[in-house]
Amino acid sequence: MAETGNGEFSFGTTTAEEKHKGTARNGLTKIQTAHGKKVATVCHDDSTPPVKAQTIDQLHSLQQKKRSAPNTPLTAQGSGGTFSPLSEEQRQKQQLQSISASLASLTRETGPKLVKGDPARKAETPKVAHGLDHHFAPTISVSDSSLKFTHVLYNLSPAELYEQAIKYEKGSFITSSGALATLSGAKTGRAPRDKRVVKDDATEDDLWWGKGSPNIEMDEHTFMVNRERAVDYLNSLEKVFVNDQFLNWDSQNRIKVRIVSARAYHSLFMHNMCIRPTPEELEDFGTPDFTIYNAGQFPCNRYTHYMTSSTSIDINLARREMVILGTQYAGEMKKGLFGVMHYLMPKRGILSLHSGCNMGKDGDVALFFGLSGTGKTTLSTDHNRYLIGDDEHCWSDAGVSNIEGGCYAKCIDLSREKEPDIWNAIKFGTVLENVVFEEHTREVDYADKSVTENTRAAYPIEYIPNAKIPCVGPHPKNVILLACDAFGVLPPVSKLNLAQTMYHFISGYTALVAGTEEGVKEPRATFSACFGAAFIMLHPTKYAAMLAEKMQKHGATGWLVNTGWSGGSYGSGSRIKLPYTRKIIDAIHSGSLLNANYKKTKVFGLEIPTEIEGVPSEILDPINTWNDKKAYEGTLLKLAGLFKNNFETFTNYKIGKDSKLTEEILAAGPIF
Ligand SMILES: Nc1ncnc2c1ncn2[C@@H]1O[C@H](COP(=O)(O)OP(=O)(O)O)[C@@H](O)[C@H]1O
Ligand SMILES: C=C(OP(=O)(O)O)C(=O)O
Ligand SMILES: [Ca+2]
Ligand SMILES: [Mn+2]
Repeated sequence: MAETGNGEFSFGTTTAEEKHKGTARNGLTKIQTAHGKKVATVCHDDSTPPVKAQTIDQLHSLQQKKRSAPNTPLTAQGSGGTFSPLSEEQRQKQQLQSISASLASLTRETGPKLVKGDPARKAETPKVAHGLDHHFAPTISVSDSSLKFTHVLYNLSPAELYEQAIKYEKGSFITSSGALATLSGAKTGRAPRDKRVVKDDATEDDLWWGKGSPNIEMDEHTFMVNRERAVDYLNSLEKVFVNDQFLNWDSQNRIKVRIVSARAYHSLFMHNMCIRPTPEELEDFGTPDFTIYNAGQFPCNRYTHYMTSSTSIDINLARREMVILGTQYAGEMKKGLFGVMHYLMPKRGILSLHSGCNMGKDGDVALFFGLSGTGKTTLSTDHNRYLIGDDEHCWSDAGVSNIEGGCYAKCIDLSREKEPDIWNAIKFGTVLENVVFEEHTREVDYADKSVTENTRAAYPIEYIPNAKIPCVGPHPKNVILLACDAFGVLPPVSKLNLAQTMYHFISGYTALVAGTEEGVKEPRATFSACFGAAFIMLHPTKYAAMLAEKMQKHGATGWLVNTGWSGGSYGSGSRIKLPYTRKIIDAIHSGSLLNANYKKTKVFGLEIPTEIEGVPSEILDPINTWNDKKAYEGTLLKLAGLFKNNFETFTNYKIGKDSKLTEEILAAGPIF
């Protein structure tokens, strides 16, 4: 190449002879330029026009469009509803003030110096909450931490959270279907023994305390010690994630929640699991009704009173706050908030339910109660019905509403054939916890239990194609109680009268197979009042009375469905095939099972149908499926005994206003 006189570059000239032969002087094929045209003066790599940037930095700045300023007028805080449009700058300042208050330590009313945005993006001009800290900063002992900035990553999008996770959180990967694989750390399940609730004058009388209750007490002071520990930890970080979201699709009873966390994994999980605000709703968000401080990477101090391990999940209803120390399992946040709803909603006459919920084309709603692993998520996700939610609902005078904005499905042994809707929901945006994948293709092996058996996928509810948005529905027609009976003696389905429904609801039975150790293990019975003792705050009979009243008023039918063993206990029998359970559920939904012929079982006194379309009739009465009839009788009596023992704690309680119902419920258990 040579420089021409005018400073441009052109290919070297060739002789007429070389031109004719088509070879350059060195013998290589000559590069052909357009004949008859003036030789191009600039070399382009391709035919598209050049970029509109002079530098690489300019080019990169073109890639990302600035978000346009919100155009809805804002109501200034405390302005009594009159519209006073805020500038974008004022809005940002208000937001930072609110977050600053959330992050305030006990010695201050406002928190650390906050900056919005990613600390890695140095070019961003820091938007500091001016003057916030030195107003209230303690005069003595100003620490270094008050001199630093904490970056706030506020309601990031899934794409931004993916980048944060992949850049900064070890164990974050994109799987072949686009989901974000994460590790929850040492804890891969909830820690109910480490849950504490502040006992104060109000909660002392309101809450269920003592034997069988999930509410282990702590005092206000200890809560504040743990809160300070979490807040200090979060403030010591370079950045924190803040999610402002909603709970409850019933707009009259919506709760505003703020989640402050240290990991993109936690922020994306809650983005998926809570209701996502629109940009307009976010502008008016204001002060949250409830705040979670998730400092899960940081342990609690075992010298602190009431602490029995390095994990503590603390709820303070008066302060409307929850503190998480020593566990990164994300389910702790969603179930912690569920506990709060179990306190707040009944106060408003609304029943909170640990249940899945779906609706047929004709508007018939079904609730699916059951403990973990019994099939709430699997059976409420039904291709022929609208999904309202898989786990947490409210039943008010207006009907049912989902508390959440997403689903949390177990993925162990997940198959595309058996559960296509859940399979297809595992895509970009979905958090996949603790799964194992092939290191190169990033194909997930859902059968692999190397990390844990409790592998999970958290996805927004709209990832299920027939989700009902908004997630609300009319009063339930069917109330299905799910039990995974590993003893194999409960019938696949029974029709319950109201007293039986209440008896089984209060009992909250399931029997999963313990652990994954080698060898056949005895099934272990679990009784968890209201199918969710870990989450209820009031005495179980309070919820039971509300359920009875609502079922009676709206004429709902109760059913008991065994999604567990048939043909023997765990070890000799096998789990009832999911397609059969689905046929049973179909017959409940369609109403056809109401018109079946029934017979009554011994001991439990359950009404069982003699025929269901698509289900072998002999399995409907469990005794038929057991080879050893004596063993069946013995196992049946054993389970009946466990039910009886468990119910003794409730025999002194009255359920509802009418003592006739209480007597009927007590008589609705097994008789032997
Ligand atoms: N007959 C059955 N009915 C329901 N679930 C079954 C059945 N057989 C196997 N399963 C499996 O049991 C698990 C039920 O768990 P899940 O639906 O997540 O329960 P929950 O939401 O109540 O915790 C799923 O992994 C599902 O595939
Ligand atoms: C998230 C949970 O719900 P489930 O197992 O009922 O789906 C849980 O119990 O931790
Ligand atoms: Ca659950
Ligand atoms: Mn579930």
